[in-house]
Amino acid sequence: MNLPIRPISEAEWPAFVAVLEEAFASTFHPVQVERFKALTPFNRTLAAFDGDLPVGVTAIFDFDMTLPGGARLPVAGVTAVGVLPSHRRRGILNGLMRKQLNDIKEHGESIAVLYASEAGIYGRFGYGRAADSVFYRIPRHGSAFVKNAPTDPSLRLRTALPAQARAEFEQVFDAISGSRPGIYTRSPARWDSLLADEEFDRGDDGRLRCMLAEDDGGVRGYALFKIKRSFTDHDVFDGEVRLIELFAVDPAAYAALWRSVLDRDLCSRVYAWNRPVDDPITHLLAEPRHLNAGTLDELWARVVDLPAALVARAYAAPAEVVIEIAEDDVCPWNEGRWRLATAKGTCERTEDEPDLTLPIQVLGAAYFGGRPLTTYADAGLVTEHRPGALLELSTAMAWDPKPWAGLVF
Ligand SMILES: CC(=O)SCCNC(=O)CCNC(=O)[C@H](O)C(C)(C)COP(=O)(O)OP(=O)(O)OC[C@H]1O[C@@H](n2cnc3c(N)ncnc32)[C@H](O)[C@@H]1OP(=O)(O)O
Repeated sequence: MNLPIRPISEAEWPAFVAVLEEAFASTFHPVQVERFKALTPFNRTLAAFDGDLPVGVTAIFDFDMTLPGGARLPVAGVTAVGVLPSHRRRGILNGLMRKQLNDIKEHGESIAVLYASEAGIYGRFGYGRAADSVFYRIPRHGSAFVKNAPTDPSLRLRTALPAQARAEFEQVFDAISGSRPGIYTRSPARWDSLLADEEFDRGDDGRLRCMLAEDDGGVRGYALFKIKRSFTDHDVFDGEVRLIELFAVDPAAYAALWRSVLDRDLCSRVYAWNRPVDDPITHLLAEPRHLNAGTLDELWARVVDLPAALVARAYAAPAEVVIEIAEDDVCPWNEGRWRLATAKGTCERTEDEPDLTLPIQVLGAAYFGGRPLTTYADAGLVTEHRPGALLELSTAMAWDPKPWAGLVF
């Protein structure tokens, strides 16, 4: 692939979007295109050009992401990757990803993250599967809670129009966003896009709805959802609550909000997509088999600047290990041996013998604390040279709660 790659100008935005529409077989409403534009810094786009025409594209959203320990790190949120079907499998993605990762390093971000359309694409560029998400389809008849589920008589539920409850959503989100690795800061344009509710945003699921949980002191949580109306063959109401997000600052508000969607009249089930793997609802249901759960990969992470990334996060236990990255042909500056000393908060290049050799993808997968390194060793993907070093680093990197970004970008 020897097509030139560069950021697009504002005038090239329609051609950039045209590549995405073709690659994703989608049609965006002009208002949706404008919203996407408001989210996208042009200087962080890239396009491969065939003549004057972009034929492969990508972009970066800047935001801060919560790390294990609660610090927030500026990361590169890679998005909008697409290559025209006429130009696929000629190395255009390969060229875009390599240039983009170089740019990210120059920009000073030590981690790149993305949601993948297909799990097989990004490993070759050094990304690892850092978080999973769970989806549930909970039937109303199987939704009873355990007897000691928390309740609070001071809690009230309130129905509101989502657009009018935005300040309360933001208040709850700000309160919880530091508590889980992977959650990222939301710009005003990101909230606009989440709460967008024009006719063309709705699809088959109806308009956006919400429920707030509050007491005299103010809001304690919210559920954002749609309701897909449907009927059985015998004309009995058979609606489905389609949960978009549910956040609460305490367990009683969390339980009350779940009850409010599970008990929704004229609905037979709740479909909850993209929930964290350690979602407390799994403990509240008296019969958790009725979760009807499935798992998908969620956040993918790429360590772009190894020492900067490893000193930015907290560790669950002390570790001092020499990590060897034998090969990183996309970000070769990561190759070599690195002494991580968590108690000192340092990660420095060393010539010492390695304690562990691991692929850069595995470091990315373990970075947010959701994947034990020991399981990669069991799979034969991590090599331990000093007995004990694997468990030492695996224990240090593991984290509770498990990582989850929560909102596709
Ligand atoms: C973060 C996001 O935005 S995720 C969205 C990704 N985009 C899409 O899914 C839209 C539809 N698909 C596309 O636009 C394109 O097919 C892309 C972007 C996935 C691939 O672009 P291409 O230019 O064809 O990829 P390219 O030719 O550079 O291939 C590079 C390597 O990836 C592999 N590859 C490409 N697409 C895929 C895929 N879908 N699954 C698995 N491997 C893939 C190629 O085989 C090649 O492997 P190799 O290095 O071992 O030879």
